[in-house]
Amino acid sequence: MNTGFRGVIAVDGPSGSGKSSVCREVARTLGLRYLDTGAMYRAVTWAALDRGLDLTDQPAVAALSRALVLDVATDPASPRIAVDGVDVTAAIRQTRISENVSAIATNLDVRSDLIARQRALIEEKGAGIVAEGRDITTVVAPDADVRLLLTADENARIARRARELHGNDDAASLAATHAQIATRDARDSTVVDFLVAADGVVEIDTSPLTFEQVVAAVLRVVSETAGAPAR
Ligand SMILES: Nc1ncnc2c1ncn2[C@@H]1O[C@H](COP(=O)(O)OP(=O)(O)O)[C@@H](O)[C@H]1O
Ligand SMILES: Nc1ccn([C@H]2C[C@H](O)[C@@H](COP(=O)(O)OP(=O)(O)O)O2)c(=O)n1
Repeated sequence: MNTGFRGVIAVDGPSGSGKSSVCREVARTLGLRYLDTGAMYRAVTWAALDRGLDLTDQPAVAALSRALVLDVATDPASPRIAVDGVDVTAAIRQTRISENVSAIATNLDVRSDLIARQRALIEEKGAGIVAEGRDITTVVAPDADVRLLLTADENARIARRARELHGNDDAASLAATHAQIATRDARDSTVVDFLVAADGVVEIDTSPLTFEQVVAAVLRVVSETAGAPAR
């Protein structure tokens, strides 16, 4: 479906709420670009580890971030990210990155560098965009045409992530995933609030919904607030 909607859709939410998968599908459906801002924090983490930096050395990590050439491809059919010419799309999903990314995401100088880059990507001319992360509705693009917070109760989020990472949600997989997600969300939420909807942000609790139902709910909100027809 290609509706004429060419605006900005901003989506936030905690890990496992469904942001990446839902936003890609919404972008594909509406013929918009797709920006995964979490991938940018992961890419800086990859580069800092690659260079052997001490991740707690905030000035050194921020200087590295500012010096990096980040190429972010926003086609929802194949979102990619490269750091200084090296495609790290797959590498940034490794556990070692997930375990270390909060050290980068809580570095306020890295945040201001990446926020500026994200604003530039969102404002690029052409098709509109679906941008997702933790602070898109509040900091990066508070003037977005559509602003959404995807939530889900912790058990649902952990079970989804366990199925994605381990292929099942048995007790061992749930325990391993719980440790990773809860620690990361707790650390990340010290610098941005992605658990409570800011004024004017529409919250969708995805816990009882299938993936398809969440996509339909998002398209409905887009239609109601920005005039694009729901499917
Ligand atoms: N409503 C849903 N019900 C069940 N699984 C879902 C739902 N939405 C997304 N998923 C799956 O849950 C996992 C986490 O979703 P993802 O989009 O990566 O979340 P986030 O980007 O918020 O961390 C993925 O494997 C995704 O396919
Ligand atoms: N706009 C954003 C996007 C992500 N982050 C942080 C939060 C996460 O720990 C990392 C990685 O984000 P990502 O969306 O890939 O995380 P998930 O594994 O999908 O939960 O970056 C952020 O602080 N601000």
